[in-house]
Amino acid sequence: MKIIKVKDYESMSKKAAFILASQVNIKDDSVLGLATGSTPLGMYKEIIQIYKERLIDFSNITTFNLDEYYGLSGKDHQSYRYYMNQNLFDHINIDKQNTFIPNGKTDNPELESNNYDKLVEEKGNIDLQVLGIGSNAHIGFNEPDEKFASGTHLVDLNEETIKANSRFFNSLDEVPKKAISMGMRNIMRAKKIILLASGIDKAEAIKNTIKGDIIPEVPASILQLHPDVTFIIDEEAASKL
Ligand SMILES: O=P(O)(O)OC[C@H]1O[C@](O)(CO)[C@@H](O)[C@@H]1O
Repeated sequence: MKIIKVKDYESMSKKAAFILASQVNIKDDSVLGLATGSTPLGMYKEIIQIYKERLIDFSNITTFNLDEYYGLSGKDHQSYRYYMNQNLFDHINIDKQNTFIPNGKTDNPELESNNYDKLVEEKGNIDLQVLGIGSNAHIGFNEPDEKFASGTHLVDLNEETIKANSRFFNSLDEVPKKAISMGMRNIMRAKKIILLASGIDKAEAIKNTIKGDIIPEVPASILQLHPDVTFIIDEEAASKL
């Protein structure tokens, strides 16, 4: 486990963008695992900037996102498909056919999940996985539970997550209560993982993830078992280490 402590959100975003850009440069047909939420927004802005300076080419890149709200279509402004298009894909030369996000509108979440897992495998698994972390230490939407979920699956979001994510919606009632999320198998099979965390709200989760036991009640703690994981965390997120 490698820990890169940086000053603030901006330095975290720059560092993460640099690692992602290097991955794309080194292997131009990389498979990237991408995250949503507020944490990676700065990184995506930096990536777009690097792209504009013509330093990276996404034409052969494939991406898989971690999760999508169940019940939202990609056209919904709160969906993660919409988020990815707005914040990254519409600004770079990626072929959208090669960008994958679970279909939140499926009427068969199990089939959708199985197909998603198969597709990740068909593409040779993820080269670089980018993760954020919830204040309850969830990664993707893998909530604290009695066991680690393996494959992509339909998740009941817990109250803390629904409350935290309500800041993106008009009201608490509008926040979807379920999501389709990659499980730990795809995440742990990624060749390299970077986890980004910024702010005091993440300090406890970071401490438990890095220093605590490997338990499903702290989903991100499973990363202790990964051979190539780098935490890029700012001073506040690192304050309890
Ligand atoms: O980055 P945020 O907005 O704090 O969210 C934390 C995590 O929760 C999610 O929004 C749910 O998957 C992730 O995308 C993110 O990593």
